[in-house]
Amino acid sequence: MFDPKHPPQNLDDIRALMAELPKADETAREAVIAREPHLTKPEGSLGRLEEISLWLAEWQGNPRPRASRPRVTIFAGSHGVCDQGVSAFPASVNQQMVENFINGGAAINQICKAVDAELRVMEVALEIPTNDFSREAAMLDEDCAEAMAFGMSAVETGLDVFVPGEMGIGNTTAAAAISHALFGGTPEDWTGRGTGIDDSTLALKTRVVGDAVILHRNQMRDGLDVLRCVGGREIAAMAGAILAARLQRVPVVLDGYVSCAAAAILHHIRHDALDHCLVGHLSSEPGHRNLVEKLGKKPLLDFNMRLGEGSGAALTLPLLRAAAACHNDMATFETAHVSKREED
Ligand SMILES: O=C(O)c1ccc[n+]([C@@H]2O[C@H](COP(=O)([O-])O)[C@@H](O)[C@H]2O)c1
Ligand SMILES: Cc1cc2nc[nH]c2cc1C
Repeated sequence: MFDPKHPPQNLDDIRALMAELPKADETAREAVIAREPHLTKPEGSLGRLEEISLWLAEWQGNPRPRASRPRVTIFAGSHGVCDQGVSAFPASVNQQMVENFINGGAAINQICKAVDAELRVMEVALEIPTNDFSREAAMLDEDCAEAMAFGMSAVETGLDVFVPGEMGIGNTTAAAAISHALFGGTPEDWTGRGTGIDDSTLALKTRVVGDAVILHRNQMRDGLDVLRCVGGREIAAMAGAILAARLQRVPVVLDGYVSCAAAAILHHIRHDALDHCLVGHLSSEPGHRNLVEKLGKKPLLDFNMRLGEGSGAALTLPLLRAAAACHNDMATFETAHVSKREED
């Protein structure tokens, strides 16, 4: 059993937690399926809104789905692999953007205000970059577990929805290395321009991703080894938060490439580990399309965004609210005296 007072100390503790994941609540699921045909609309006419209300209800364990208390948490971390020159921006932007989040000046601040979501920022040892994974493992086992445990503390029972967001210059290199290590293919399949690198930097970044996966291949036996070797602390924190959400029955909306790479770690260990997650949007970082396909997910929005910060996922929160409101509050054919369809 997960006890927030006794956080995991090492990656084997996380492996043990993953052996006992709660399943969707059958009673809530059946109640939603039973109510849906009575609502004053042709069956199926609300399309994916119907999937969303069912998904919220079955993970919340409540026949009346809710999305009124969503939380977005941005995890910020620093990456040693930036020493290889893989990003268009300097690593100093991490701390500057954290201040911007706190002062309310970033895109995610405006989106959270617009969609009425709580926003939190958590620095994951931001002042200490991880090791450069082109040379050695990014983290030690206990460091990686500590970052995951920190991420787990971001989620508590009773939240309606959780959105893990991130800020970490260099983290699309980590996301590409994680994806390549987990799903194979070529480094080119997974490496993109991130914040906007030029052609020669893209060639270098692709080489860094390919070489890192070769360097660590004998150490990477499961997803958590991949996270430790080529991940980063904010990615570990997101993976921890996604796991904690599952253990506490909080539905999760995933964001772009980096958020989905964190989720992919869990998926690789158990294919059902992301059943409580939706993918909010399709990032324009090209590897994201491959990744969501491997996760068996269909993003809700395709808005050509590649910001991170949880921004694409946060934009979907009004859709979740609309789905819950329709399911909970629509009149039924019986109460509204609307005629049902003719019998076939
Ligand atoms: O989420 C995405 O799909 C995404 C795609 C490209 C860039 N980002 C953001 O940009 C930063 C990483 O880009 P880079 O080029 O420094 O690896 C990091 O702070 C991410 O939040 C995020
Ligand atoms: C300015 C800036 C803002 C970001 N937000 C998420 N990643 C980012 C990367 C940069 C460079």
